[in-house]
Amino acid sequence: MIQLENVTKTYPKASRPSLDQVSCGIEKGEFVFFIGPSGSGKSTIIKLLLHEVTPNQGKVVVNGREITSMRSWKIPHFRRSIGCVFQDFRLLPNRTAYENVAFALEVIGKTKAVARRVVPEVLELVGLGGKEHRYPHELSGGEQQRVAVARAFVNRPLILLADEPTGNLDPDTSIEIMRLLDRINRTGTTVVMVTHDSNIVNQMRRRVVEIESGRIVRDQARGVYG
Ligand SMILES: Nc1ncnc2c1ncn2[C@@H]1O[C@H](COP(=O)(O)OP(=O)(O)OP(=O)(O)O)[C@@H](O)[C@H]1O
Repeated sequence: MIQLENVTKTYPKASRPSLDQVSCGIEKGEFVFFIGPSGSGKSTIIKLLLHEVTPNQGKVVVNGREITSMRSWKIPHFRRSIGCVFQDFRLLPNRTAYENVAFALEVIGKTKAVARRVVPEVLELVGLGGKEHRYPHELSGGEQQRVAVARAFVNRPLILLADEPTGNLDPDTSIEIMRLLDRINRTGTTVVMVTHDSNIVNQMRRRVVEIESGRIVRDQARGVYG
């Protein structure tokens, strides 16, 4: 599903690579945590998988496609197969929960009739039934992240990327968000999550890939934070 082969990424003006000859394969349906100190290169991996940055060397394969050489006009279509969740939720502030989720369908050309059927279903799934018409500022942080998860999942992506999705949430709310990601993973969606949250990693016992200074230093099935 995802393959990094000898990937090196050095940002312009940087004195050393942010990722240094990284190789890692992720199978369909896996749940993988990327952990490591601040600045070790975790978010750069997410950016590579989204084709937001390109590597200086190596290959990045996502959904069976080598994306490093992908033409720029193909990138928006490629990204539709990937759902994303971030620490800061990134909701549209002047749109309701319903509209935020429906927007993800609109941009891929789905009709309003489809949205009327699918959006309430997915909001129910994330536990927000009855709060469809609230604006982000009328929702708690955990609820806003649920909207973001619903938006990421509404197109049933093959891959869900989550960059510190619990970074702004308290421990109990974080566990609720993890339950959701776990449910999504159990539908067959591959989940790749960057986190600093040791409790979550230790509770979930999924594959753990640890990065230090741009290199993989540990890759452990049913791992712990360490
Ligand atoms: N656009 C950029 N230009 C130059 N250097 C960058 C850029 N983005 C990231 N870096 C550098 O690359 C390294 C890895 O950054 P990255 O954001 O991948 O780390 P991270 O492990 O996600 O960190 P954190 O846990 O703090 O979010 C850091 O040294 C950072 O300063």
